[in-house]
Amino acid sequence: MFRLSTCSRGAKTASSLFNTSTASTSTSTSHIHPIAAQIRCYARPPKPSSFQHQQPAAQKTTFNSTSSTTARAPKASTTSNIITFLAASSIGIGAYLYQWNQHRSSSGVLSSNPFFDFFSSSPETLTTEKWTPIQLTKITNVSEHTSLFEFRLPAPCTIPISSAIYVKDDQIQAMRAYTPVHSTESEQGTVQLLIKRYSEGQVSRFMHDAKEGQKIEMRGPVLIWPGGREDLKQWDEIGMIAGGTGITAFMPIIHSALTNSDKKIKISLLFASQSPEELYFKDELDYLVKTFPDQLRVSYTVDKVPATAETTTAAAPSKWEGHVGYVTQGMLQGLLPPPKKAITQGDVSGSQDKEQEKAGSEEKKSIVLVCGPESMVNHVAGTRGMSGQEPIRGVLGAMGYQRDQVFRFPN
Ligand SMILES: Cc1cc2nc3c(=O)[nH]c(=O)nc-3n(C[C@H](O)[C@H](O)[C@H](O)COP(=O)(O)OP(=O)(O)OC[C@H]3O[C@@H](n4cnc5c(N)ncnc54)[C@H](O)[C@@H]3O)c2cc1C
Repeated sequence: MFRLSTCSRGAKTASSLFNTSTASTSTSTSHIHPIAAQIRCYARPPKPSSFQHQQPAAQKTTFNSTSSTTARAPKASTTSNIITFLAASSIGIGAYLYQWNQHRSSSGVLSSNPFFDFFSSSPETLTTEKWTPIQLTKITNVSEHTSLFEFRLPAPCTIPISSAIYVKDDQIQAMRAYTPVHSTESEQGTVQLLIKRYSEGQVSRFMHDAKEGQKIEMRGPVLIWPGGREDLKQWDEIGMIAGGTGITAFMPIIHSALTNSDKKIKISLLFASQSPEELYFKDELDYLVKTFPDQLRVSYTVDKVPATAETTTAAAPSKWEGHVGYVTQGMLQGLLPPPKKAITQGDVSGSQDKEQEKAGSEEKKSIVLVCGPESMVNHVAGTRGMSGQEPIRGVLGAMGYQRDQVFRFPN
């Protein structure tokens, strides 16, 4: 299992985290902020023996009450009392301000006072081990309900493809996973999350109410499709069915596959969304199709085309030419890598052409990835269940795809 303690090394697998949506409130005790460590150190009383060692022989004093010559403790001077008092007060005030500032940061209020920033300027970065407040720097509206949220990482780090980052609404202790957009294996100083707002949604509403400059508690990255990371080039063909914001999981895979210098991996994508406006990254996908015509094929479907989109919209500047309606076999046939069933249990009469096709196809290693809202994934491939191992049903099941040829992303 690929594991990670900080984001620069990799990602934890998501299995243990996907089964719950309520954030743990506990924080790691292994991490002690330098200020806290200092306080703990000062609070510890010095050992008598070491204290004695530090005294010059002439002024040596012991606190051993059994000694007849040094039965009295030395009288502290007024000056040293004042110094001790001032030192203790400073430490106490410092500890209080640090705690207070931590509370301000975690509740999303950004400090504008450099004094407080000093206390919060820890070098921590995104990690799976604990929640870290990450600064939200930019919000860009992408559609009526969806925005792109950009965060500045405290330190540059690498976010593997096919990974997710958890975001926590600190007020209600609820967390949700989001897939970073355009994550590549190279180090980055920012993370972008494309988040759709649901009117009853807890965390998506929290994010859409957030303001630029605010700090948001984040944790991750966790790996969601292990097959996509270091060994992406094990695949000859990758078929994809994305629903709405599910496209975020595929963009990094598409980029990595197309720029893989070792092998020309073929990608086919059916992107389903409610409206042309919600076909995120459509311009970029269309550009990539033109740039890599031998490798990438993309097809679109929308639930319905609004009357205005029959002429022009920002997302569909010309008349809509894609599919309309939920995903069907017709939309997928000829686009995705074929199911194994069609190859191994195919026509027994077996013409020479079919045999050749069979042999050629068997050599190719392919996978079909499905990512989107739960209802869409269920319709396309059947419920993934807690284990993600439920048999393939839905449209892909009817076409003959088996479990080892389909991966349903958690949603
Ligand atoms: C690995 C992974 C990656 C994800 N990546 C993204 C991403 O990049 N962008 C993104 O926007 N979301 C993504 N999600 C979904 C996200 O985690 C949340 O489920 C989503 O934001 C809704 O959370 P919420 O707290 O707002 O709604 P909740 O409070 O959990 O749900 C409240 C209501 O909102 C509605 N609702 C919630 N989710 C959906 C949905 N997906 N489709 C339709 N209705 C819904 C339902 O009516 C539900 O009853 C991802 C999920 C996973 C597991």
